[in-house]
Amino acid sequence: MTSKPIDLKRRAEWLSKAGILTEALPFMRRYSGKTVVIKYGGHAMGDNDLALKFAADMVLLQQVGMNPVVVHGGGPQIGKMLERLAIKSEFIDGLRVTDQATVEIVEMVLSGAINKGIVAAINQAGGRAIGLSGKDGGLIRAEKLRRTKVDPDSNIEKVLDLGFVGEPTKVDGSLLKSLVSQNLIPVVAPIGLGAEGETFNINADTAAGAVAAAVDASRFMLLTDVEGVLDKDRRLIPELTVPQARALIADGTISGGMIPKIETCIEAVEGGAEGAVIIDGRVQHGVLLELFTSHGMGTWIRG
Ligand SMILES: Nc1ncnc2c1ncn2[C@@H]1O[C@H](COP(=O)(O)OP(=O)(O)O)[C@@H](O)[C@H]1O
Ligand SMILES: CC(=O)N[C@@H](CCC(=O)OP(=O)(O)O)C(=O)O
Repeated sequence: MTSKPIDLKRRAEWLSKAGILTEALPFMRRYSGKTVVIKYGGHAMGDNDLALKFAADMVLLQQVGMNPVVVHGGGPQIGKMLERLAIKSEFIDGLRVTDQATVEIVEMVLSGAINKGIVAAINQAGGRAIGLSGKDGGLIRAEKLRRTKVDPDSNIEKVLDLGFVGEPTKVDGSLLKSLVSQNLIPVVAPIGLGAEGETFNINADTAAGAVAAAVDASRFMLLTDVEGVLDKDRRLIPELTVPQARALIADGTISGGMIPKIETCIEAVEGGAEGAVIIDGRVQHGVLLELFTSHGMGTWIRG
C-alpha cells in the first residue's frame, strides 16, 4: 500500500500565508526561556473547543521554549454551583463575600472540576500539566484580606468583612520553578492556606499576580470576556499607564471584576514585569496573537 505523497510546496505556502515564518519567529526567539504567567478567567473558559485551543496554545508556548504557568479562575462556575445549592452570594468590589459554606464550594469547584479539566486538556494536547491548589506543597500562604471603605455619607472609614477571602502572603516560587524545569506546566487554583490551616478564597487575578512575582515572570497575561479595558463609550483602550489606570478606577470607568485585574497589573509592572496585558479570552488562540504578532491585542498596562 502506498501512502499519499505530502504536497510540501502547498504546506510551505500555507505556513507562509499564516504569517508563521515571517512574523512569529522573531517573537518566539525573543521569548524563548522566559516565563509567562497566564491568568485564565472563568468567563474566558467558554466552550469545549475554545478550552482545547487554549490547552494547545500552552503546549505550543512550551515547545517554542517558553515556560507557561497557568493560574485559573472559575467565578461563573462557582456561582452556578452555589445557585444549585441555593447558597446566596454577593460581591463587594469584585470580591465574593465568602462564608464557611461558600468556601467549601469554592474549593470544590476550583481545585476539583476546573483545575483537573484544564490539566486534562493540556495533557490531551500533548503537554504535561500538573494541577495544584495553593495548599499543595504550601504553594500559596494566605491571610484574611483586610479591606476598608470610606462611607460616602458619613466620610467614616469602615472595615469590610469578606469572610474567608484571603490575600497571598507568600508564594513558593521555587516549587513552581522546579516543576517548570521538569517540563511540567503548572496549573494553579487560587486557594490559599492560612496559618491556622484555614482555607482562603483568593481572587484569581490577585493569586496570578502573586504567582507572577514569585516566578519572576517576564510576561503577565489576563484572559477575560471583554476585548480589554473599555472607555466610557465602550471603546477598547489599547494602552494605559499606571496613573491613567488609577484615574479610571477613581472615576468609575473601571469597576467590578476589572478592578482586581488592573490592581494586579499595576503590581506586576511595578514589580518589574516587562508588561502586563488584559486580553479577550473568547478569541481563539488569543495568547498566541498577543505574544507572537506585532499588533498584539487587548490593553497593555505600562509603568
Ligand atoms: N472599563 C471596563 N472595561 C472592561 N470591562 C470592565 C470595565 N469595568 C468593568 N468591567 C467588567 O469587568 C468584567 C471582567 O471581570 P470578571 O467578570 O471578573 O472576569 P473574569 O471572570 O475573566 O475574571 C467585564 O466583563 C466587565 O463587565
Ligand atoms: C474572592 C473571590 O472573589 N474569589 C473568586 C475566585 C475565582 C475567580 O476569581 O474567578 P474568575 O477569575 O473567573 O473571576 C470567586 O469566588 O469567584
